[in-house]
Amino acid sequence: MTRIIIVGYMGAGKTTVGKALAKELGLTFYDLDWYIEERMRKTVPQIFAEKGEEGFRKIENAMLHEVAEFEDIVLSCGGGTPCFFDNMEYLNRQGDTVYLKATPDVLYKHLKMGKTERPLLKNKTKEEMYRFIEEQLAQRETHYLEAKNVIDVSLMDNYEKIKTSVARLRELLNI
Ligand SMILES: Nc1ncnc2c1ncn2[C@@H]1O[C@H](COP(=O)(O)OP(=O)(O)O)[C@@H](O)[C@H]1O
Ligand SMILES: O=C(O)C1=C[C@@H](OP(=O)(O)O)[C@@H](O)[C@H](O)C1
Ligand SMILES: [Mg+2]
Repeated sequence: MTRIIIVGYMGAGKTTVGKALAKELGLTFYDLDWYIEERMRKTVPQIFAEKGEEGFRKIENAMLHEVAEFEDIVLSCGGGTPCFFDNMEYLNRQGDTVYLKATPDVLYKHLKMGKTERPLLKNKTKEEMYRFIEEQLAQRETHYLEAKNVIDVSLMDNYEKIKTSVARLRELLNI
């Protein structure tokens, strides 16, 4: 039974790389945010707006316990998932956890070009966004570093970075 679980900060590429990895390995892909949206019939920004971050984290925790029981999957978490309740400890019990690590510069670059709306970054100027990423990453990283494996995607060449990330993941997990 294979269960690969990807964690890391917003913009690290968890959704993008997780999906590509699942495809290559013939595993079912789950993105926790997408799963939440499907189950709740609401978008993540809608849940934040209606229930606040605290409400979102409770829902996220409950949905995580559903999805992380499925077998032969790649699961990409949300950036905050490992930082609330005992989620990271639970994920380490459930499968092969990988921290997709990236520098604030790379995260900022990815987040700037991405189309997904992220409630935590809403209404921020470029400077405020960069500073927020730097500060929150520093606070959150202790949780991410509890993952069993770490891949630094910042060190990779720009050329076909997603493919390279998938190849490195396979090498690391020996799969
Ligand atoms: N390894 C990568 N190389 C190039 N672009 C990437 C890479 N990973 C992510 N991106 C881009 O960065 C943005 C955010 O990626 P996403 O997978 O949504 O991150 P996360 O799920 O970690 O928040 C997307 O536009 C994606 O295309
Ligand atoms: O870092 C966070 O707290 C969040 C990250 C998002 O997922 P991504 O990391 O996939 O953007 C999503 O779960 C929500 O907007 C909150
Ligand atoms: Mg994502």
